[in-house]
Amino acid sequence: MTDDSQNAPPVIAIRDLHKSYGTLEVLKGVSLEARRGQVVSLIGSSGSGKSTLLRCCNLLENSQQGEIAFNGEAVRWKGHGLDRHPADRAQVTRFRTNLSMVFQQFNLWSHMSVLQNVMEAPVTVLREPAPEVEARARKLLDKVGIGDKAGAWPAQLSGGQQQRAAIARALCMQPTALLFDEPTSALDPELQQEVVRVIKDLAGEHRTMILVTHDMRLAQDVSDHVVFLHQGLIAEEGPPDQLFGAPKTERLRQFLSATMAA
Ligand SMILES: Nc1ncnc2c1ncn2[C@@H]1O[C@H](COP(=O)(O)OP(=O)(O)OP(=O)(O)O)[C@@H](O)[C@H]1O
Repeated sequence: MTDDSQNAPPVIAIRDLHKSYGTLEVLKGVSLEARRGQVVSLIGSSGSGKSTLLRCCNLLENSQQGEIAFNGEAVRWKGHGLDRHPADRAQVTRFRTNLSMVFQQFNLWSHMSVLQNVMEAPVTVLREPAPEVEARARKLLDKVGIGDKAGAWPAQLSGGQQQRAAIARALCMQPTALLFDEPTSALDPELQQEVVRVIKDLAGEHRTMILVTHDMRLAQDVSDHVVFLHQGLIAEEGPPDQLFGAPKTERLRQFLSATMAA
């Protein structure tokens, strides 16, 4: 982080967020911030609400209470409780294009080449000129190590290559921040490392990222701040050295010993 970024509003700021699916209360008042250049990791047991929280950041999920702001701009809501929705479609599009998401299952479009996948949203959503986007897309495919796969179909790629294509696709939107939802969980261990390397490179470039992961080593290596969620609440948070080296709560100690032993 630079000194400037300390004074700027956080890229993402969430205050006291509540989210339920029907009667199931998944987030029970969570606050979270990611400043420019910061890597924030969300860890916790299965079902603790990590993916839901991430998806609330770019408004892929609705929430019933609490505030969400991007670069100081608060979401404008209409309705209350279960009827609450963002009021302004243009604002939702702005949030989504600036907070690009990489999913566990890659989600590449199977009927498009790898290059077309990477180019699609900047051309159709941002309406940028195709030649400019193509040049950027090719550079990004080189950057993630699959420049030679531009003309291939997604089905011709390994899982690790598909996930790297999905990262190039997210980067091609030139987002303010990247949101990763368990980016290595669907991959065999030997393919996970090629994706981990790309994520580490991005962290080294001081990109703003929020990362949901079950990979504690990755969280430890790349994060500036780690948030441990337990049953929809933040049970502990802090710098990785503290969270992994000197956990304060019994909950986190138990979680880490169970995860590390697995
Ligand atoms: N669309 C949905 N409809 C109903 N319940 C949902 C939905 N999405 C998630 N849930 C429930 O919300 C809870 C939190 O899910 P979430 O995926 O956020 O947890 P998580 O911490 O990311 O878990 P994991 O590590 O297994 O991905 C779980 O009980 C899950 O079953």
